Amino acid sequence: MNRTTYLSPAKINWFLHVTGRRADGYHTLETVFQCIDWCDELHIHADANGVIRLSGNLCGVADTDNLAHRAARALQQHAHAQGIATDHLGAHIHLVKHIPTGAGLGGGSSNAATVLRVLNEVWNLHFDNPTLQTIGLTLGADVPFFVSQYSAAFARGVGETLQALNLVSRELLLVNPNVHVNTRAVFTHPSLPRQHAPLSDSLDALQTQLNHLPFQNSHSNDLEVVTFAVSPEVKAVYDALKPLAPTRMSGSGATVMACPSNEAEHQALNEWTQRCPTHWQFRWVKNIA
Ligand SMILES: C[C@](O)(CO)[C@H](O)COP(=O)(O)OP(=O)(O)OC[C@H]1O[C@@H](n2ccc(N)nc2=O)[C@H](O)[C@@H]1O
Ligand SMILES: Nc1ncnc2c1ncn2[C@@H]1O[C@H](COP(=O)(O)OP(=O)(O)OP(=O)(O)O)[C@@H](O)[C@H]1O
Repeated sequence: MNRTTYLSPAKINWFLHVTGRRADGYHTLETVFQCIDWCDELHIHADANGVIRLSGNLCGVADTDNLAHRAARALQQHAHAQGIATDHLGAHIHLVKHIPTGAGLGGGSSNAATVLRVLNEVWNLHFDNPTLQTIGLTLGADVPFFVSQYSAAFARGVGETLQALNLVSRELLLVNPNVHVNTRAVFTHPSLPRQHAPLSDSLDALQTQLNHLPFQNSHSNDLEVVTFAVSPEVKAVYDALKPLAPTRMSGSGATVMACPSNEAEHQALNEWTQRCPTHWQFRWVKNIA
């Protein structure tokens, strides 16, 4: 069988401001998404039998609940709604997971986006990128960013209004205390601050600021306060890294990132990894420029 391998990258959020809450309960955000060089592998083979099959590491959910399977079905359904015959649109998707799940790194959303893009091509559907992003948004707020294939983007709305950014490549130390953070529980927590004023800087100014210093004092991750309260282990990681280098949580956690701005900070973080608790995982990554 001919299966082609596709890489499905993780993301981080350089910052994440919660600017409001919509009537449907979803929150409006201002965030900068950034792809990093830590990827899952998806082996995808098109079948002409109309059946979606999923194998590999299914992340503890039923195969039909997996975001890769749901993405394939969403694409079939969209094609059907457009009057396209879908009886023959099948695929075998084999998932090799490397990105930790529930880690604020968007692995599931990235897998969904990869499936949408690849099956759109191998099924010869020719839907344009905005259409795929709209389908992706029904699967998760992070999916449109991954569909866009921007390496970095300023996002508004719930994450679907995207403007590409060109950010320089840097090394980041990601540390995960091996706890799973439930994104929904963080967003629905009564203590979540929900009124961050929208940024007034132009896109160019934002890009310049982030290229100078990616963790600006004037930016924050508004989800930190809640995640730290419900997962003290994530706060413990933050407290361990913060004295060594600029530090921030990604997404709703559990991953905490440290981004050294000079050689001394880099060395301090490297030394820290030698004494990192054994039940925490760390990994040096680079953001994709
Ligand atoms: C935290 C981020 O990862 C930042 O990149 C995203 O905003 C979350 O994106 P995601 O994991 O794709 O989240 P979804 O699967 O869409 O949503 C999970 C749950 O989080 C809440 N949610 C999510 C995104 C958002 N902008 N507002 C919300 O209130 C909703 O309760 C939703 O039921
Ligand atoms: N293909 C998939 N990969 C990872 N998780 C998946 C997948 N399909 C479904 N899931 C479920 O989705 C949940 C969240 O997955 P994911 O790893 O994308 O979260 P996350 O990194 O915290 O995302 P975000 O930063 O977008 O909140 C997992 O607990 C898992 O059960």
